[in-house]
Amino acid sequence: MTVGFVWATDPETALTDVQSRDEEQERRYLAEAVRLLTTELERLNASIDKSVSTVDEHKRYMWDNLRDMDFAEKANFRESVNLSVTLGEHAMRTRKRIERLLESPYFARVDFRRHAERDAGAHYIGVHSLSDPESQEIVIHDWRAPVAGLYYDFEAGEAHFEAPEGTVRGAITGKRQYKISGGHLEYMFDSSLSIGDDVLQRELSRSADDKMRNIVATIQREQNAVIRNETAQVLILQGVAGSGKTSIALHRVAFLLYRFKDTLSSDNVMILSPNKVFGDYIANVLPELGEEQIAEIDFDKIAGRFLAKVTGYETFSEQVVDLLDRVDEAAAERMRYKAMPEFVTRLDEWISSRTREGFTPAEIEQKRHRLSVDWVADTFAELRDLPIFTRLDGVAGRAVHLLKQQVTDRGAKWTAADTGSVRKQVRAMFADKDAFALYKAFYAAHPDRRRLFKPLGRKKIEYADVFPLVYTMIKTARQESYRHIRHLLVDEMQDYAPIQYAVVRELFSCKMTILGDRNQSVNPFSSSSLSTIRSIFPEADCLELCKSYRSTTEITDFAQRISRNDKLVPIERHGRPPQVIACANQQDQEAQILALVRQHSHSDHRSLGIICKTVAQAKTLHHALSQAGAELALLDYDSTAFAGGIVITSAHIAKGLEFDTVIVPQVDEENYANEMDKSMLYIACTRAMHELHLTHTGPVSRFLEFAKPDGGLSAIPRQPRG
Ligand SMILES: Nc1ncnc2c1ncn2[C@@H]1O[C@H](COP(=O)(O)OP(=O)(O)OP(=O)(O)O)[C@@H](O)[C@H]1O
Repeated sequence: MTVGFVWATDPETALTDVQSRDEEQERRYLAEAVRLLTTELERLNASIDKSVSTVDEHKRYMWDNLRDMDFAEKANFRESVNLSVTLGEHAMRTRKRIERLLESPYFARVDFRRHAERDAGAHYIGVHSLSDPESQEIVIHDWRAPVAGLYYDFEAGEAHFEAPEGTVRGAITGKRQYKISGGHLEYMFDSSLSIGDDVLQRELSRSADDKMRNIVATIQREQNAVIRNETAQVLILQGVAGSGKTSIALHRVAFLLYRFKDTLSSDNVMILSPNKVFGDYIANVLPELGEEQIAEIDFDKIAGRFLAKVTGYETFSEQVVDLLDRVDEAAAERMRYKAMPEFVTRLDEWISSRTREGFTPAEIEQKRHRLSVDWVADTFAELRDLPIFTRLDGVAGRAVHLLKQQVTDRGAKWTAADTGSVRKQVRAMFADKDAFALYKAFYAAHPDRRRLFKPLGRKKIEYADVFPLVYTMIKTARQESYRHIRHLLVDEMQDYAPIQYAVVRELFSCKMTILGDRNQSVNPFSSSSLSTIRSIFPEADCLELCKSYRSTTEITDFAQRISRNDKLVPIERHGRPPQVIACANQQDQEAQILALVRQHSHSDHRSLGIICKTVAQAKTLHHALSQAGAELALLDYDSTAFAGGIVITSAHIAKGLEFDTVIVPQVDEENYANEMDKSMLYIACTRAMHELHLTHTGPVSRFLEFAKPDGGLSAIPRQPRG
């Protein structure tokens, strides 16, 4: 609970003497912090100017004297230019941090009295740290510093934190939160309990941005436990929609980069993200926290790396589009089969047995020189630790070496064609010519499996076969892995089948943070439950976030009635109840949507998402609304950036994003009829922060029965048009 007064912005309220003194002290502290920051900024500016002029002078000198300089002199000069550039870059990075601190030097303070000490010390907490260069005292603590953990983890009273020298115990005597903008103190609160609801409420009621923002000032205790978990090799985070999973995962990266700065850099961290739009949306969080952006990868990219030269393949989004269009029972069976955890075991067993039994040694002969069957068998046995195709190449390599020697000893020539021929002979000793053939044989060899492999035309495989084939390639030939990656974030874990995790495990032998929400799966046939993912990572720590922060209580309640999760706890923040608007026909529906768009343009809200079930529906509606004069951006599978303002897209693409207002068109019975449609509807509705509107022409979807006038929600008035 917040003690509750806004000192800095409420001139009407008379302050007590203590409050006035306190406020005066706070203003002085802020003024001193700003003075130190300004001095530091000036010093950095001077240092950057100096680096630039040093580089210029060196370059000019080198240019003028190039002819007279010897090699060593040139190398010396280049080295000193590089050094000046590095120093300059470092100063520029630091300058960015200082500029950020000048805007808002800190957001909180925690007063902590160590046991055996009489007085409490005030610790100010900001996005970065700042020390007084003269006294060496810490003026602002980085939010990731051990002492800052007190602010997130404890209420007033007994508390402790882990310092390098061991556990420090004591008592928190006060906690205060600040809002400082442009170096000016806007308001401050004293909060005796966890992080004050008032500040959180203010943060949550703000308008959505076109970029995800940092939440350092209001991280909640259960979220902090995820961020500061240092020990988990694999951390699985299951969280309801809007619980902050993605935000928390990014703050966790920032924390780990700070905590392990000597051994971990942003180059060692990667995010496996669902799509490029999402990547663009989250791109600002780490730079806002003073860290470099991390590299991104998605499963389509991994598939491309392996399959580009092997076969065409269906992408994940193509599969989703196809499934939304129609569900073919045979295709569903193929997907289900390949999404079972046991499928990985069966494929593994197949690869091992084929490796054991598929090789028949034979004599190698080239230019009338021979290597015996026994030599081949022995060499093959010797190389048993290698994956099969690398092993065959190993046998061929040794054979080429020996035969070439014999041939050239006799004065004859050994050509590239000879090498090719030997390789071909060795490859022919194995039952399958490559990984693709070996994978296809997995089905062909068993009558009851045959129907489970069905290519999409001559040179294209189904999405369900993409990662089984990639896995087969990894297990049968040595591959480059992402060895430099030391921490991998996996978002939307529910959308990946066990075979994809098997691929991830092979490619990334590093720590992982895996996050997702079972209710937001976009493929009912091959999504993974938490227990499946746990069985793949038995060593994982599993944490759960149940509080939903994004949407008003009304919107969360509404979404809960579409897809219930009993563990979900909505945040207490109120707004307009969602409305389901019945329209006479398609034309009327478009007119209603246009009216809502107009209403939005005149409101305080910034972003509006019109979220259709499919991209095709989004395109058609985009065309109709644009013709009617609305200005909106279409986000489809080719989009790479998230534009703010008014956006029209599909539920699949909108995953992970959020909007002030959401309109979900065509919530008819016909359009939202099966389990997959239900997921899409749930995803679409949970993107809304402040307002949610749904429109339909025919009978309303069965998933919205509750919203009918007699279904529990009160009758919903139609929007006035215009
Ligand atoms: N502690 C917090 N303080 C302020 N805002 C928060 C906090 N936790 C979450 N939020 C806000 O809640 C919203 C949802 O966060 P985020 O997108 O990270 O959740 P998510 O669990 O990944 O959502 P989803 O799975 O539905 O896409 C964001 O606007 C985020 O800023």
